[in-house]
Amino acid sequence: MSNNKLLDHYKQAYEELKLILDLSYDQITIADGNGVFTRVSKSCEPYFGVQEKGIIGINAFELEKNGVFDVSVTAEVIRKGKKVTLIQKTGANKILMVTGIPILDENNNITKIINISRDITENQNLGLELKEVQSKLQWFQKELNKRQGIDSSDVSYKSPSMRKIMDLILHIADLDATVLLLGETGVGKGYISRVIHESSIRKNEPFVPINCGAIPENLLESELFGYESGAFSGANKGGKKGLFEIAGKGTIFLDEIGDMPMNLQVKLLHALEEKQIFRVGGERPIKIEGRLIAATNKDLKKLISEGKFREDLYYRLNVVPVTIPPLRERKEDIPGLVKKILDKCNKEHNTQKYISQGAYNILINYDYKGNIRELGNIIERLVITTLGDIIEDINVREILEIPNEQNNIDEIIPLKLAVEDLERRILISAFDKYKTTRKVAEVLKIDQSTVVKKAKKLNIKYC
Ligand SMILES: Nc1ncnc2c1ncn2[C@@H]1O[C@H](COP(=O)(O)OP(=O)(O)OP(=O)(O)O)[C@@H](O)[C@H]1O
Repeated sequence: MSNNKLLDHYKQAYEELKLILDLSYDQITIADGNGVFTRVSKSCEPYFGVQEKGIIGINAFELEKNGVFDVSVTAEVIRKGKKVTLIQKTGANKILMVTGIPILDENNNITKIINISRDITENQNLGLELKEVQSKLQWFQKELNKRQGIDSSDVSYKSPSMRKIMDLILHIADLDATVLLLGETGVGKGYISRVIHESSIRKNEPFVPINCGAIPENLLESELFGYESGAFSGANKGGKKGLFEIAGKGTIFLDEIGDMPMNLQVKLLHALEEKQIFRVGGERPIKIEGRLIAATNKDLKKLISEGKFREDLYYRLNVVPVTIPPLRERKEDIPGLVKKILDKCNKEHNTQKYISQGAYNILINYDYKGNIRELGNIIERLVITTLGDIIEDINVREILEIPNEQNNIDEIIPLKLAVEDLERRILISAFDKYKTTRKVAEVLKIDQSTVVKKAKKLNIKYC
């Protein structure tokens, strides 16, 4: 090829390369080994906010200093001596993903740096939007959990005893101390354990309850501590996490701790003392990071004296003992509970029942052996079985099997009159049902002639 032809060929190649450079959507720059720009594609101008002549001949370090971009890939390539990819923010508020490639001579010195950038402003903004949506979602999720969960403001109480308990609970919520909840069945030990969790810094971690009395002894250990693969026949391949592991940094609630078998009590004590557990069949210790709350309606001291509960475990659990009194000792709490439970039942059953004053008085004065659980069941039954929208005292009496007020003695009268009144009512009701004097005498276990005489004396008509 003649020299002229060769020149034409290079000219043409140069023109073509320049064209490619200028037509490219990506921003392409070329710098020499010192970081001085020798060539830039047309698309650089709007992205860097500087004209071509403001870049060509200028050093990348200087442009970095002047804020044309926050970090120069050319400068980074020179600093690191190798290919670099980074995210760059330009003075024109664009976000670019830039790759700088060093071209080396035979002595490994950088002779040129070719940078290719791609505008990712849109992606970055979408990413930011996504992050914002995700954080909103997290917030909504937390709110939802809060509403589904129970926090301290949900507990309605008026009694001084519950006020003291709530003060204590809120005080110790953030401590790691083990809490032992004591009290009769249905007083709300499980409920309060949740309140403690929800009021603590662990509230976004799992709350893991387990009823130690409801799980067969041989399963309880693997439920609590998990097991390794092949620990026993029927075990899952790959093993299984126990509840302590599942609770992680959250709260594990051991309900009915008084029913825990003795051999497991030993293992639990060791676990709590060492702050670590071993899966069944495992040798690797697993750290316990969660908070423990235990509860029982049994008298643990009695169980200890009967040899059914370990004294050392009792003292280990009894760090913060909280005894929740039965409802009969805090009747002031009943109105608030009635209202709260009624609202909840109305919501669940899509009803709008309300309680008449008479019915309300009976509910407030009733002696709930099963405590809040019984109160809850009664209100739910009333909401379901009452036909109209008003729950009357008769509805409550029926469910509580309280005799009608007419049978109650509310005035003191001469005994003779009272006996006559009662005889009259019994006879009228017996005649209503059995019609004949013979049958009435039979059910009342008196002579037929006595029935006739009494009916006459008491002026009772019968056919
Ligand atoms: N303060 C409260 N407000 C509304 N409902 C409550 C409250 N406390 C307890 N309950 C409800 O009463 C029922 C019994 O409560 P919980 O299971 O916590 O009692 P417990 O003392 O743990 O009973 P047990 O000893 O039998 O396990 C549950 O349905 C619970 O939701």
